[in-house]
Amino acid sequence: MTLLYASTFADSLGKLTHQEQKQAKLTVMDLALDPRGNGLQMHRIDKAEGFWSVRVNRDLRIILHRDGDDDLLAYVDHHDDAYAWAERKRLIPHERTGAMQFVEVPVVQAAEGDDQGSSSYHYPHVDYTALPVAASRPFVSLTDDQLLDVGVPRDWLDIVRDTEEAHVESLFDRLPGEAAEALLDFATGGRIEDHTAPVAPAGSDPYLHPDAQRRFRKVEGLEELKAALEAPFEKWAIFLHPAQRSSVERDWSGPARVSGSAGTGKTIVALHRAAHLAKDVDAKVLLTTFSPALAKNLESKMDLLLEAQKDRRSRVDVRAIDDAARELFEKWIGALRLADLVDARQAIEDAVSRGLGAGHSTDFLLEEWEEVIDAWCVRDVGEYGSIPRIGRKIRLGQNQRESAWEVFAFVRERLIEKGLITWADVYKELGHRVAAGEAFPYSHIVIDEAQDLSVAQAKFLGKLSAAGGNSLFFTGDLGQRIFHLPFSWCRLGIDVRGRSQILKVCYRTSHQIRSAADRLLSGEIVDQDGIVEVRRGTVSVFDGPSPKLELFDNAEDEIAAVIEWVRRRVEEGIAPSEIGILVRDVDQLGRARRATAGYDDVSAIVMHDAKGLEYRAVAVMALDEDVMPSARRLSEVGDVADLEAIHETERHLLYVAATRARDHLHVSGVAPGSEFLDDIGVQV
Ligand SMILES: Nc1ncnc2c1ncn2[C@@H]1O[C@H](COP(=O)(O)OP(=O)(O)OP(=O)(O)O)[C@@H](O)[C@H]1O
Repeated sequence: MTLLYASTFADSLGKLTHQEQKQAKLTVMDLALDPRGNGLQMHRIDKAEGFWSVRVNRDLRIILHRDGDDDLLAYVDHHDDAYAWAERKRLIPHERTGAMQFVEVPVVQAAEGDDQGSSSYHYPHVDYTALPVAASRPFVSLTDDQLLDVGVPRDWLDIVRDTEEAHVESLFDRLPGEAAEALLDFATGGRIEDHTAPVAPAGSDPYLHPDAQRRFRKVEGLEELKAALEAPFEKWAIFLHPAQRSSVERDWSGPARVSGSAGTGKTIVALHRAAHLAKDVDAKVLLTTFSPALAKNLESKMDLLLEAQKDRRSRVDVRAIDDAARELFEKWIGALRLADLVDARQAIEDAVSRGLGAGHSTDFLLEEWEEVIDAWCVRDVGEYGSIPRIGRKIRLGQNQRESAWEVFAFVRERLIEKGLITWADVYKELGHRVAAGEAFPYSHIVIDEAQDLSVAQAKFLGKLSAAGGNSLFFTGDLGQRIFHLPFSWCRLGIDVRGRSQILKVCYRTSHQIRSAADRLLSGEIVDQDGIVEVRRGTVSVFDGPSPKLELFDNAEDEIAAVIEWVRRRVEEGIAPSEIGILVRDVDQLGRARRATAGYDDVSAIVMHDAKGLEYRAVAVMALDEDVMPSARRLSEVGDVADLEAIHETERHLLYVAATRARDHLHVSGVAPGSEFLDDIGVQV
């Protein structure tokens, strides 16, 4: 007997009260222990082939689909709703792709007086012959073959073609995910051919088709079943999109990178990849990212994902990359005394006061130190001339370089005198140790938010990439790079060319918010190694209200409006903890805090701290003219630095902020507002 678990079961379980969930889970466990259900009350449902109802209590029923040795947990609900759900479904492999699907029996609105309409919804009935132009039916031109290729069930071919633009959303809810995503992309300008589903070989198990695996999962053992039942809201832990699964399970021939717009599940892929690698009992996996806060987030998700597999969990360490480096340094080399930017600034100011570095401002020298000299561990002026100054495009002449170098040489000596070492030096030392054959504790490293790796971190990882195979796996989005200037990974030994994949289904953010935010970035971003990340063709799996932009005469009026917006969201039933107010800088935090409408649980945070977070409703406020791009950042750049790079990272930052929102996005500032407001696709 094989027990299978459907995403529809997870969804319906998540909608029950806590008490009802407890009862339903007990019944599921009874069923798993007694698959024939001898001790349970089970009935075949007459009007639904293959479906059975299993009694949980007087009112609740689990819907099970039984086919030979396969028992599928399909749905759970109150008696009548559970039966109605089953009566509208058929479970069959798709005739072309071979993927197992729940096919909803289409219901056309009954004529008046006709008594067929027992279901709780009606597919809108439209007299299509009366419609003036084909354009009002976005799919009218698609052939049977085109629709079947993307997984549309045969029963739905005509309905899809006949659907009017105004009704496409209700259509998507009723089709299998792969078909809905293909049609949504097509309706918004994409190509249907890009979504052709793989065809399963004849005779193969329809549950093992990649598209079936996003909705059905064979449960291997009671522990796994318990874990799935414990987290019905965490569907990501069980059901992966085929594109996610293929990058997770693939045997890569070298460093690989998965990218995709915000909310496409890159972090979920990183988690599953680490868990996948840890299946090998000899593996030791480091799952890492650039900040401790993000690492904490990864750690709690990893605990949840491998809750039922303690052994596997013990083979995954989750740490911020600097914390992992510190551990290694202390183990291999000794106590770590770090220099920070304040030490560097003091040394630079000291050097300048001694007359070194003529012709350069302190701000320029500090940035040059941080982004070029220290980042690349430049040791002499000759090497300085050979370092790519991407993002700092103005060329320095030989004399300028030599005069700047006087300062950097001074800084290095000063740090050595004080017994301090920079992070870049830490990674360099670790790299030397690895090259010299020191036993590295990890067989695999999985890096999330890889777009924000520093040069030194990437260089160190480059040394590890010599191990080849599956040793390095990256997830990230170039459009969200907010901390560092761009650089070539290849040059540092990380060559992901030919091993990069792009995720195109956004799970976090509504279609309306994602498409508005996407307008901040270009449709294609090319990295320094020529790898193109295409954002076009990304689809969100749900719709929501359009985001709103408001500009005010003064900050007080804006605060009042955001307070009102927060109140309305709470009235609509959104918990205050699911609302975030995001601002560019600490300088605007006071405005954000006042706008929380007195709810302690509404988060008021700066955009940089929002990375990795998500809320149902987000207000991005205080987007005044001099706030974004940050006037302070612009004024601090040295006179020869390139402003373009700053504009780019500021744009990325606004993109990160806007894409933390799931359902509601409100964007505001004091008029005339940030120049980026012209680009974000939000209606005033
Ligand atoms: N296969 C899936 N099924 C259900 N939900 C998913 C799936 N994959 C991701 N999600 C959900 O989508 C949301 C975004 O996922 P995740 O944080 O991994 O995206 P991301 O691409 O890393 O985003 P960002 O670039 O903004 O960091 C999360 O709520 C996650 O649980």
